[in-house]
Amino acid sequence: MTTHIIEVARVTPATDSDSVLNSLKIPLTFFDLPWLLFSPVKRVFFYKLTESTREHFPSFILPKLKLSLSLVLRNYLPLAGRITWDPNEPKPSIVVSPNDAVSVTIAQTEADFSLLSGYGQRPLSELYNLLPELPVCDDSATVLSLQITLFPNHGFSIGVVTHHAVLDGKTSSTFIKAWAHLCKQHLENNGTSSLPEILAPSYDRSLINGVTGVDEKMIAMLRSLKGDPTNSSRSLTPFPAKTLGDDVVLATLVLSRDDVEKLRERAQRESTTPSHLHLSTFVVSFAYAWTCFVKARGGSDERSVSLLFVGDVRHRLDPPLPATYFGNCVFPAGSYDHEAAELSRFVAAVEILSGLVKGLSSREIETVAEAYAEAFRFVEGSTQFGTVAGSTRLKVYESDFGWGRPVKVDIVSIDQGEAIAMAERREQSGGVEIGMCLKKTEMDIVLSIFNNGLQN
Ligand SMILES: CC(C)(COP(=O)(O)OP(=O)(O)OC[C@H]1O[C@@H](n2cnc3c(N)ncnc32)[C@H](O)[C@@H]1OP(=O)(O)O)[C@@H](O)C(=O)NCCC(=O)NCCSC(=O)CC(=O)O
Repeated sequence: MTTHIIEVARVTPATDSDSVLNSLKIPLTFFDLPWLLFSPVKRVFFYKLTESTREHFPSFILPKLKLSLSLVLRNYLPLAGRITWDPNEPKPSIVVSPNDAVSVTIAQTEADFSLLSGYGQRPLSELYNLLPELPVCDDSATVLSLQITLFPNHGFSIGVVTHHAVLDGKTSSTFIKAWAHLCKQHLENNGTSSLPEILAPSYDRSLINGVTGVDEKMIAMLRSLKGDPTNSSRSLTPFPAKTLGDDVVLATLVLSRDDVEKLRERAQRESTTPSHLHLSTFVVSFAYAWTCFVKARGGSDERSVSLLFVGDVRHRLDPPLPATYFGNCVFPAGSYDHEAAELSRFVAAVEILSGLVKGLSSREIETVAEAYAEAFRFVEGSTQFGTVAGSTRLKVYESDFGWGRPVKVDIVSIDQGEAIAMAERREQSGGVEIGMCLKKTEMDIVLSIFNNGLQN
């Protein structure tokens, strides 16, 4: 279905009358660096709003969205900038110069709003029409691009594309909620442009900057992944993106609170060490979804399968970082090279994930480079390497710009790996939404195994 681009706007951060300069330079930390060459995170937020007509949208909705974006960028200034790597600096930085702006593509589409914002199988290519490019070249990488797309008389979507070396899931979701908060305030004529503490980012990097020697290891690891024998490249061009066929679909699978409870009971019944298990919603849901996926792929029982997730370690560090710390603060936790036969067993996956979550709090911050290096070592040899994008903690459905909560939020960039997207369930606390992106034939098999398995 055709999507027309109407305008590509540049939204600059609002300036206070007493500060004219909007410039900034923030070096990336060793938590940011592992993501430097990875393809961006792409999310689409869908808002249902029958008043979003061809007239009302440009005259009322869009100006409110742009104004509040400009206001929120004052607090989230790095998002208006780009990553660069000065030849005289040991590592890249986020640089913001006066007049830098966030690019906002405004588009209109006749695509089917209910289909695209639903839970069923949706063509990946149609979701891509709702997402802008994130320009990147050897010496400069844009941090954030947005696209606001009108579905006349149905609603609109906001496509958010972020550079993962600047924002992790917590920072990205807090930014959207902060933008939404200011937009809602303006709609309600509360004209305020100040953010509540939980939505205002903290840029204090003193704790992280005090750890030495890890940056160099991260940079060497990235260069070796890029096959740079001289260990000297400063290129910011990402690893090549996977090209996918027209037969790839994205679907959202749902576990209700009852389903999660049943999975918890099943894990307790089947485990020989039930009292040691960390049976959170995250653990049982990821274990269940991943084992369905491994079963659906079939093949040899001995083929190598791995899984990996990242934990937000803001509150796990000693001393902890503020929950609003801006940047990446995630630590990888993975278990690699298992036989497919083992990782098709729900209880085995639960036991592995449970151990990984429990171990996160005792991981030493200085070992983060080795943890990433170990994960990357197993990517090649694994026939399936399961990762998680998003989280059951980000509360993405709270992003209300004043016209109600989103009817749906999808992470589209899971198409680039065998990632599973996770979010809290929109309709009910305690459940979970799981996004998967696969060829239609394989998706049909996964859905059948997933749904049948819940009947037992
Ligand atoms: C490591 C984890 C995945 C493990 O999750 P778990 O749920 O198993 O473990 P946990 O210790 O956090 O929580 C266990 C139980 O404590 C309670 N609990 C703990 N923290 C809570 C919180 N903040 N809000 C509500 N409940 C909470 C819950 O009852 C939960 O069980 P119950 O859940 O059953 O009620 C998580 O702690 C975590 O760090 N999540 C964030 C990961 C993240 O940021 N990912 C984004 C990656 S970046 C990315 O992907 C890009 C992007 O998103 O843009």
